[in-house]
Amino acid sequence: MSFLRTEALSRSFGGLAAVAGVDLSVEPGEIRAIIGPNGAGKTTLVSLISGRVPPSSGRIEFDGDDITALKPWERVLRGIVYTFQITSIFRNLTLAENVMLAAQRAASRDQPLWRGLDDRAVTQAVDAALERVGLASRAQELAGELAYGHQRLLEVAMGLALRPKLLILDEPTQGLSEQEIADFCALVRSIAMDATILLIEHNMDVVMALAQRITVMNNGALLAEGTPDQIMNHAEVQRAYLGT
Ligand SMILES: Nc1ncnc2c1ncn2[C@@H]1O[C@H](COP(=O)(O)OP(=O)(O)OP(=O)(O)O)[C@@H](O)[C@H]1O
Repeated sequence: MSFLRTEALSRSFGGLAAVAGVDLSVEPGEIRAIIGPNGAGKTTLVSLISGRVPPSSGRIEFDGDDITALKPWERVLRGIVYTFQITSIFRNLTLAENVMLAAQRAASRDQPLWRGLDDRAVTQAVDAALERVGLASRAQELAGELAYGHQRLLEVAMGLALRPKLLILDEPTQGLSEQEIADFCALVRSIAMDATILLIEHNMDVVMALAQRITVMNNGALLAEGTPDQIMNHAEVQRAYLGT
């Protein structure tokens, strides 16, 4: 049984089928990349999985349960964390305060993630999350002062504070330098030691370096799926996506 499974998952906006009949299966611990041209439906698909967008039809199973009807925050408590869910970075708060708030907002729903932790332990958990994304030394700076790419890393730290089982990263390397991208790849590998990762990414070097399997979307549907090698050599993918 798969860790995450969608069955005939669909979402239309008006007459447009943004996601159409998607059957996706992801195994625990996998790093799965989702690629495809602009408008292919990638963000809509992960928004359906996180609960941010309700489906028009279809079903989602996570960790053995049908979660199709669950609210986004109920999915967070089950361990599904989409970094865009917490995009609301507060620019006038410090990095540390942002991470703490992300955890508190999820926790305030009746099942505190950090119940039983004293202030010192919470501070340590916040520091650890910032440390993992390389922002620990800037914990006391205001989030608004970060460059765009670093704000994306702060979002990842906020996601890590929620203790994800499935972490959904939507174009996380946008705005990062080459060195920062290399560090980010190392971070994703370390996160994958105890979580499953869905990665929407346009940077093919990052996709090829990280993904064990790649799912290719086009026009709301799955066009292909396979290992990086299989996808690179897939004729239809080359036509639709790589433009060759
Ligand atoms: N809330 C919405 N209302 C109307 N149309 C939408 C909405 N969200 C997405 N769409 C449309 O659905 C289609 C798929 O969009 P989506 O953002 O999922 O694609 P994507 O593969 O993530 O694209 P990109 O790589 O550009 O982010 C697009 O045609 C988009 O315009």
